[in-house]
Amino acid sequence: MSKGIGTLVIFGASGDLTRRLLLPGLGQLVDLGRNPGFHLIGVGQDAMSTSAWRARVAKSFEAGGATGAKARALAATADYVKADVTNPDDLTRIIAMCTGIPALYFALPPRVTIAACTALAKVELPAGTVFGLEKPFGTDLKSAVALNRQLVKLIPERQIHRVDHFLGKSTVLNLLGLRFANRILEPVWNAENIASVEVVFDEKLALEGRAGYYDHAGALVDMIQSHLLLVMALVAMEPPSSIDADDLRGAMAQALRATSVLGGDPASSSRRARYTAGTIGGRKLPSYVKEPGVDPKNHTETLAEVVLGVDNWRWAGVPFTLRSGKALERARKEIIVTFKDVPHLPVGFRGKPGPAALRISLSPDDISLDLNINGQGDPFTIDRVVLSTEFGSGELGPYGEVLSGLLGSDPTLSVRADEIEECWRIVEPVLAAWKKDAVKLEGYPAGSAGPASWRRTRSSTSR
Ligand SMILES: NC(=O)C1=CN([C@@H]2O[C@H](COP(=O)(O)OP(=O)(O)OC[C@H]3O[C@@H](n4cnc5c(N)ncnc54)[C@H](OP(=O)(O)O)[C@@H]3O)[C@@H](O)[C@H]2O)C=CC1
Ligand SMILES: O=C1O[C@H](COP(=O)(O)O)[C@@H](O)[C@H](O)[C@H]1O
Repeated sequence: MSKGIGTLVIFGASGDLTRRLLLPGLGQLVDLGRNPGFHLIGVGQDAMSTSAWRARVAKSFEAGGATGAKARALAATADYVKADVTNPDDLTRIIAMCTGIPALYFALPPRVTIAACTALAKVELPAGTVFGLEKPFGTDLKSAVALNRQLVKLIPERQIHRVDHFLGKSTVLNLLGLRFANRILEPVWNAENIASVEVVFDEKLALEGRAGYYDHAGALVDMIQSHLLLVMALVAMEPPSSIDADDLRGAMAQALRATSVLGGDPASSSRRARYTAGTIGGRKLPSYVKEPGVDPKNHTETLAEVVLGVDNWRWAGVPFTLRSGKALERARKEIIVTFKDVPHLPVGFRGKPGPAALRISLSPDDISLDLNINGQGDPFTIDRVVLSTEFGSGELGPYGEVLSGLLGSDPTLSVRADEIEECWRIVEPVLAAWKKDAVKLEGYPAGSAGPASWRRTRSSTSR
């Protein structure tokens, strides 16, 4: 942790992100003793007593396995402030409470973050102030560009951490080692040998009371515009000469710049759907439109799929399919690299189990390679064998990892301004096509595998 940072302020203290992911990650980091100690302030719109906030922090720390003395001490000294973060007077009051250099974490819906950054123009920020900004960054390309411009008027770019916790997932980080520390993959990592790439993040989780945020985002903006595009960039990028912040982010940005909707036609290269009433693991769910806080007029999708192309020598013609959805039957979170068939299978072999495929699972953290070999019984029948191993999990969870970068002034895992803008540029044609209803909003029962018409392509790739 940077020496000067004395206070971590979390805007959006009462939110789902803070409780479920951010505080558990912070607790892990603190317990590891990687920082000299700081003060924690939570900020929310509702009144909350100091003791209630401290109990919440302690509970979230425990949920993340952080039960050591350091985490307990941080929870026991945490403070809570009721404030409107879009009000400059409230922000001035919060900054005045900070000891040392503040790190301000915006765990807020994007519209509120934009308003808070506008309000911060009227607030004097101490030198060295650090910002952590959650995805989605802005609400569209125009607002993301405006927010980027606004931020650099407030603090220098290196102090701005656009957070994407998928970059802190150990499997995602392991993609770098897998691709660039093995000579066997790089020679085949191209359109000549690879038929398709899929990045899938299907969840069993549904809305979970997050209508205030999610009903304005939907699956495309919530997951594909940020997390999945960045994972795709790590799969598609050229080998960087180092994994420092400039080289790594530069290589990712270059891959994103080459990416666009396949064939330039968002109507034929995207699909969307929304869950109806159903049951997941015995849990009954109402139809999405009947969830509290949802406005059916928003036409929010809970399952989105986009097929992209990366227009460069390495990837020309290879479809990259990115898909994410909620309330699905099975949590399936993986990257699948499917290789092309062999150009010629020697005559005499029987059976054809399909081309080789590399599967990198984002949860659980493991990797497997589906290969064709001679069958056990009849040696002339081709059979499938799966070589698999688990990735070692990191010392820290994803939020511990990204917070470590933010509090330690290392921007390697923070998303650069141009990367964010590219991600919006890539999805905007799809959002525009959906707004014009050029793509039908299909339905699927919660707890199912998605719309029936989507299943053929799914089962052909699922394990
Ligand atoms: N939840 C998740 O799994 C993840 C969420 N994120 C991102 O985190 C962000 C927040 O999401 P999430 O926590 O789920 O959303 P929630 O709706 O659960 O929380 C939003 C928080 O913002 C607060 N807030 C809203 N307006 C103001 C205001 N004017 N002043 C002060 N506080 C305000 C709310 O307070 P109040 O309730 O009092 O209105 C609430 O604490 C989103 O950008 C999301 O994409 C990122 C990764 C994972
Ligand atoms: O950013 C988000 O991510 C979570 C999924 O991430 P995980 O690490 O918790 O698996 C997703 O549920 C949420 O909708 C989204 O906002």
